[in-house]
Amino acid sequence: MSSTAGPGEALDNRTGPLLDVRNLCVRFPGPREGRHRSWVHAVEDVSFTIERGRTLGLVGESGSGKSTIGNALTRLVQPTSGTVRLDGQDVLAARGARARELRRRIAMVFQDPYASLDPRRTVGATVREPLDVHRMLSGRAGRKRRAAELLDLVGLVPETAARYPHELSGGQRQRVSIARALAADPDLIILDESTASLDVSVQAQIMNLLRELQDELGLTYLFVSHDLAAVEHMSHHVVVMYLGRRMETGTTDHLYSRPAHPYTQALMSAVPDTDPATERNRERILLGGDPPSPLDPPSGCVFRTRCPLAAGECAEPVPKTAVSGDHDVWCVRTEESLSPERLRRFVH
Ligand SMILES: Nc1ncnc2c1ncn2[C@@H]1O[C@H](COP(=O)(O)OP(=O)(O)OP(=O)(O)O)[C@@H](O)[C@H]1O
Repeated sequence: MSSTAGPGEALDNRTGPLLDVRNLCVRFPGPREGRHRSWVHAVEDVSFTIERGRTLGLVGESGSGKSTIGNALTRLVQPTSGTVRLDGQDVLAARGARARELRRRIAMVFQDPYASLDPRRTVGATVREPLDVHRMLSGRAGRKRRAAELLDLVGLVPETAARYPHELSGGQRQRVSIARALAADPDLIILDESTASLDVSVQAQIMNLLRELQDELGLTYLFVSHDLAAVEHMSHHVVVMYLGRRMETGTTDHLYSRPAHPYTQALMSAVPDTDPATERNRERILLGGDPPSPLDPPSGCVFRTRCPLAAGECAEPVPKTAVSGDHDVWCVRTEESLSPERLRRFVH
């Protein structure tokens, strides 16, 4: 990638990652005390890339900044600093027609399809809406045909076009949201807790549909979820977030088989084991207390106030350490394993 590109300038980036996020910071104005304004540090210095046709999972507890990242990519919130490039084009600096085109190329599917679908619009009108907004396909007949194709693509029968959201099940509604997201022919889809509100079996069906669509259409996903098992199922790479920061990143296989950050280890120890025999003997790492306030995050490692391995050095800035290949961890204590004595203090 050329470093001389100006804002909004197109680059020939077909060989680079589809999405390149660098040093993203999002701060929201917090309460004012006298003349002093405090800031919510929602996302701090987050960088990642997503290759075409791949899925990056963004995982962490509530409040770790996952949705804010998705919202920043679609410009629903204004980042404080950092860059976002899609195919080499500067998403945050784009204006006018270029901004509209970039908006078309990044779609979003939210958690609650009932809340995100207009109850007064038929499914057909909902799915056709992005075609109108982005002035795609001229003529009513062409748009209707495209809407029918999209419904078929997500496994809904053509008659669904005439129905209203309240007439559909949760899974069907989420299929409609996916059809609408696909309508403008995007390259990147941000899936923000898109399966979280569904029953487990429906969740699995929607995840399988998303994977089939990815294979068929070459889609790229940012899969935002607090659910480690769902992230493992969906993602090629994973970023583990805590209080707006990256704790650990890596390929899904590597990160799940060798989690290096005590926070990732704690998250993983809380995932129920599907085998009842091993489930009984499992040791859980319970984290004490709540995450600190994003208005006043701790210095150094922001996880240190809850970390079983914390030591004095953790109050200093934390460098990135390579675990291996593209598996990185932000922890100076990562060489320390959770010894049985240490673990005992955090296990119930
Ligand atoms: N508009 C806003 N104004 C002020 N603070 C905000 C705003 N949006 C988010 N925040 C704060 O930013 C932090 C990150 O929130 P975010 O919603 O991105 O986290 P999350 O990991 O997606 O969690 P959840 O799954 O609960 O949405 C939280 O402390 C949240 O309260």
